[in-house]
Amino acid sequence: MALVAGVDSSTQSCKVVIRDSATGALVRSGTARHAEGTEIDPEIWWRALQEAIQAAGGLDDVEAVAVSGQQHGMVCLDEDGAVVRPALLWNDVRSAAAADKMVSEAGPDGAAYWAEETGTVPVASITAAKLRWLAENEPENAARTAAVCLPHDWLSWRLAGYGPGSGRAGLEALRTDRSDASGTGYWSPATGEYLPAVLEQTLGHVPLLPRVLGPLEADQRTPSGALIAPGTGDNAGAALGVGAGVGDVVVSVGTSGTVFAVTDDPSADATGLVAGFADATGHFLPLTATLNASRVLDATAALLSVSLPELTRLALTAPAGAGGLSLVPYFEGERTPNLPDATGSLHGMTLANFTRENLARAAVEGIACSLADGLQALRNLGIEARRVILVGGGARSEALQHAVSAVFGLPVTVPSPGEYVADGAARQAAAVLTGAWPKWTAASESVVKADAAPEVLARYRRAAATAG
Ligand SMILES: Nc1ncnc2c1ncn2[C@@H]1O[C@H](COP(=O)(O)OP(=O)(O)O)[C@@H](O)[C@H]1O
Ligand SMILES: O=C(CO)[C@@H](O)[C@H](O)COP(=O)(O)O
Repeated sequence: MALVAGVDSSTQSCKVVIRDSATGALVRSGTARHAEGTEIDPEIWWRALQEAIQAAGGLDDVEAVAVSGQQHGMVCLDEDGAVVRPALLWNDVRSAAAADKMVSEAGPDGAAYWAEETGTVPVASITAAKLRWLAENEPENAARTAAVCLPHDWLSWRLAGYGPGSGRAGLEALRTDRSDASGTGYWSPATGEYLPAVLEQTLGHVPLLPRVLGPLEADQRTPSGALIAPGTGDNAGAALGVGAGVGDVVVSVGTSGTVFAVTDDPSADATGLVAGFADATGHFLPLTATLNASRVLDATAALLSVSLPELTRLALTAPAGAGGLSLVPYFEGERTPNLPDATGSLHGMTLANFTRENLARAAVEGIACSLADGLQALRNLGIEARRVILVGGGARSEALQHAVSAVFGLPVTVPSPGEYVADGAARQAAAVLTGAWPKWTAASESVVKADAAPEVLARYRRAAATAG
């Protein structure tokens, strides 16, 4: 039995799954937490990966490994391969003004320019905006930056034995894949080429960049001999994990709330709502992402002094619409819509409806409504959802499952609880090993069909329109 490993190095934690490359059967797994924050020393990811690998029984009997990671993180390396400064993560908004300048510098049609050139209109999350921030605020660090890569690139590079203490700077050994490169703002999904002019405009010079591997390409191994697959951005990993195809829309509720589809052609949304990413198989992954998803559940559960399952139970005892309460969940500012300085707000409070149950329900419905706006943005590009698949840690909540179905007005397919990003990475590792995408047995799933509640979304949109 040939074993493969899949890694999900996400915002909150690192998950490792070891699977049978032929059948996909789960053999072992392990997890480890990451530190909080939107600016992280990558060594924290490396230590968590080592801990999760150890918890999963190690990689010595594994023949291939792939790493999926949180997208966009800015990892700057000096000429010796050392990290120049802590990585700025996808959800760090200090680069919002830099992103705005990049758009305005492109002229009156700046948004359309960036959408056509890179697939995405820059916002704070995009790596290029973080590089611009670095050049403007930490010029010495920008000057020391000899190479730039992403979280999954850097972890794959470390797995190959490069980095601190290895005695090998190894910058030329950095590798990435199309899906994660497409989130940088300096690589074009349409042409498959890096855009040096963007790096000159942002970082101020063109650093060494990871070679973009093809979907089944691998040219490095771990010290124990396991092939290292290209890896993916985490959403492309989730698409692999659930076997998403054209016509499927995946909704992921983790730290980020994402709504994405698999398409045959690249997208270029000048409104900036949809990021025109690439997927991990050679196709494309138009995607909307919010800053406020599962952590809204965490915050509400903490406020009510209940566990997450208890929060779900409270929310399920309230009626759809939470008695008229609407929570606009812009707790950390918001990316989609691009309101980095916005804050959250609660609307429609009365003495009658201000209950624990309605507040729990309003939190769940607020997340679902923000995701419904993401689905609408995809629809505005002509992308229809024949099937909606709900994943991420938040998908464990039956209340959220029902709210997504009610607010979307669609049935929602919910795979059995699992780590679908790591599963997708494992599937890529198996594909690299055999040269073909394996047909693994799909996880069991349920389909949730709630009564449509368009009035909940309409009321939410009226409330969200007042957010500044
Ligand atoms: N039973 C549950 N009900 C609701 N949410 C849950 C439950 N279990 C975990 N979560 C949510 O899952 C989130 C972590 O999901 P995950 O997809 O691992 O995040 P990320 O990929 O961003 O690291 C937590 O913030 C938590 O709110
Ligand atoms: O920025 C995006 C997608 O553009 C996020 O989806 C990040 O990739 C973080 O993912 P999670 O940690 O929330 O899974």
